[in-house]
Amino acid sequence: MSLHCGIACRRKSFWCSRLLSTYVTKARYMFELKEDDDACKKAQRTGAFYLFHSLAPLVQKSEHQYVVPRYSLVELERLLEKFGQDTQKIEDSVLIGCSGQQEAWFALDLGLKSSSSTSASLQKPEMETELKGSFTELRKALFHLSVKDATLLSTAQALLHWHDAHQFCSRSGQPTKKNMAGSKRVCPSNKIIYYPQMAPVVITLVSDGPRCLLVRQSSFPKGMYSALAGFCDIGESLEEAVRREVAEEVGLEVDRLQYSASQHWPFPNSSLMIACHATVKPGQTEIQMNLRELEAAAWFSHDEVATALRRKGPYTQQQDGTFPFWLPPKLAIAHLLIKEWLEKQSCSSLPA
Ligand SMILES: NC(=O)C1=CN([C@@H]2O[C@H](COP(=O)(O)OP(=O)(O)OC[C@H]3O[C@@H](n4cnc5c(N)ncnc54)[C@H](OP(=O)(O)O)[C@@H]3O)[C@@H](O)[C@H]2O)C=CC1
Ligand SMILES: [Mg+2]
Repeated sequence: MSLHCGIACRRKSFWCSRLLSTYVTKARYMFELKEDDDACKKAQRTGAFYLFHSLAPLVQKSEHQYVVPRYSLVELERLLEKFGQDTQKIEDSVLIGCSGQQEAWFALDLGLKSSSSTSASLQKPEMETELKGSFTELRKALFHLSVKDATLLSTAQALLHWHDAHQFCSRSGQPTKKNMAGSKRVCPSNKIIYYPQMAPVVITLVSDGPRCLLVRQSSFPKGMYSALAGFCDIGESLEEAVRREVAEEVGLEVDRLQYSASQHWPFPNSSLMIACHATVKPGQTEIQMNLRELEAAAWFSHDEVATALRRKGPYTQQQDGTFPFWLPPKLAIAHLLIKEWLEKQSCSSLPA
C-alpha cells in the first residue's frame, strides 16, 4: 500500500506530495518498497546496484579516494549473462537506500550462494577485470571512501552478511525466504518472520576532568588507542551497560554519564554503537586493567590527545621499536567522542 497520501487527500495527490518534505517522501518510499514486493521489483528497473563478492564491496581506486561504481538493472543482467549466470540471482539483492528523486539503491553479492538461487558463485578475478575494479575487504576500503559511500556500503555489507547467516529457520530447519527488499526472511512452513538484527554496544570515553582514559585491545592496529567499548548484556539499560563495562574493564566506578551520539558499525557483525561521556568519582582514578579484555589502559592529557589526533598515518614502527600513539579515524564514533572531549577541555581552559 502506498503511504504517500491519506484517504482525504487521495484526489489531490499533487498537493499532498508538495506538502511532504524530501526526507518524509524518501522515508515513506522506502517503507513502501520494504512492504510491497511488486513495488520493489519495479523500483529495480530504474534503480542502481552496488556489487559485492563474498561481502567485499567493488571499488575503483582513483588517485585520492576509492570510487564506488553503480550498475543499472540492464547492465547487471548483461553482466550475468556474459558470465553464463541466471539473471534470477538479482532476486538475492537487498534494498539499501534511495535518493531524493526516488531512485532505489540495491546491493548484490556475486560471490555468496543463497538458498533461493541455484547460481554458482562468480569467479572474482574475471569479474574484477570485466568491471575494472577490485572487491576490497570493507575494513580496508572504509577509510578511503566518502562518508556517504562508507555509510551505504556498511549498511549493504551488514544486510548481505545477515541474509547469508540466516538462510534457515532455527525452529523448522527449513530454508527461509527473503522478501524482495531483504528487510526480513520468512519460514514458509511455520511463517516465523526473521528481521535483521543489530547488537547494542556502549562506547564510553571516561574522564577524570583534565585527563581521559584510552585503551588498547591486542587486536587493534599497533599504536592505536580507543574509548572503552562493550556489548550490552540482555536486560540491561544503556546506563547499566556503561557502568558495568567501565567497572569490568578498568576497575573504575562511573559517577556521571552523558549520551553523545550513535552509529551503526558493521564489524564483526552489525552493532549499534551508543557513545557516551563518563566521569569517574573524584579521587578514584587508579586503573585496574582486565587483562582478559585489554592489552593497555592509561590516562592521557589534553595535549597528548590533541597531538595524537593531528597525527597522520601511516603509523609505522619507530627506531626504538615502538609505534606512535594514534587514535581511531574520523569515521569511527570513538573519534567523535575524543574530539568532543578535547573541545570541551579547550573551552573550559579559556579565561573567563
Ligand atoms: N566504531 C568505533 O569507534 C569502535 C567500535 N568498536 C566495536 O565495538 C564492539 C565491542 O567492543 P569490545 O570491546 O570487543 O566488546 P566487549 O568488551 O563486550 O568484549 C567482546 C567480547 O564480548 C563477547 N560478546 C558478548 N556479546 C557479544 C555479541 N553480541 N557479539 C560478539 N561478541 C559478544 C565476546 O566474547 P566471546 O567471544 O568470548 O564470547 C567478545 O569477544 C567491537 O565489535 C568493535 O568492533 C570498538 C571500539 C571503537
Ligand atoms: Mg571491550
